[in-house]
Amino acid sequence: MSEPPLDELVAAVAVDIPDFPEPGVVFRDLTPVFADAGVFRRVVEALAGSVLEDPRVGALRTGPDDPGFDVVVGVEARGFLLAAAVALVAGTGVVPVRKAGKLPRATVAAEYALEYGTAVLELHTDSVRPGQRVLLVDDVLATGGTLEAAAGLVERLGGVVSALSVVVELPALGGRERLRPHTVHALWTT
Ligand SMILES: O=P(O)(O)OC[C@H]1O[C@H](OP(=O)(O)OP(=O)(O)O)[C@H](O)[C@@H]1O
Ligand SMILES: Nc1ncnc2[nH]cnc12
Repeated sequence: MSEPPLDELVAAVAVDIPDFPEPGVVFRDLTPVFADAGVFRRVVEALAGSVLEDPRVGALRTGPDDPGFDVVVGVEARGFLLAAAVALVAGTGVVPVRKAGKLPRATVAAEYALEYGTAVLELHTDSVRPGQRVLLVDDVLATGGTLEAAAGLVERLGGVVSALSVVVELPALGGRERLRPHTVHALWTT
């Protein structure tokens, strides 16, 4: 029997929490998706694989065994759960973008706003080399403030953003438009 489409699987396992972390926000809780071995495996493989269909990434590939990115960058905290697994599947290393004050060496930093607040993200200055191709991974794309800030940090270091991969996109919040010209790959749009 064939397996159900991945977006249906994720939608069935994810949980919506109204008014978290503040009134008016419907929080898409993906922790049950990560906890389910079969769904998590398919999610990780899809995050790594979806970019292979992307013509912009295709133009960056040097051959059939090249995924079109040299490193996966994940955003603290939920992005870490996915980025390390995607990097393992793709055969690359993984680099963390962290919230302020967590990285011990020299960093570049960016303040940003997300659906529910503001924060500062940091990236070690030597963690992305000029010309290095980066796949950015996170769980949720809402306003796009987080991924816009993370992509900006990568580019300040001379990195090339190959694409952005997320599990869930909330299109009403306009993140995809905000992130242009970068390409966003979302496994589930709701
Ligand atoms: O598109 P945006 O409006 O920027 O929102 C998306 C971001 O919000 C969440 O992170 P959060 O800052 O809540 O951190 P966490 O992963 O530590 O829970 C989520 O994991 C994304 O990184
Ligand atoms: N609605 C939402 N659910 C989960 N994570 C989010 N990050 C920003 N908005 C979110």
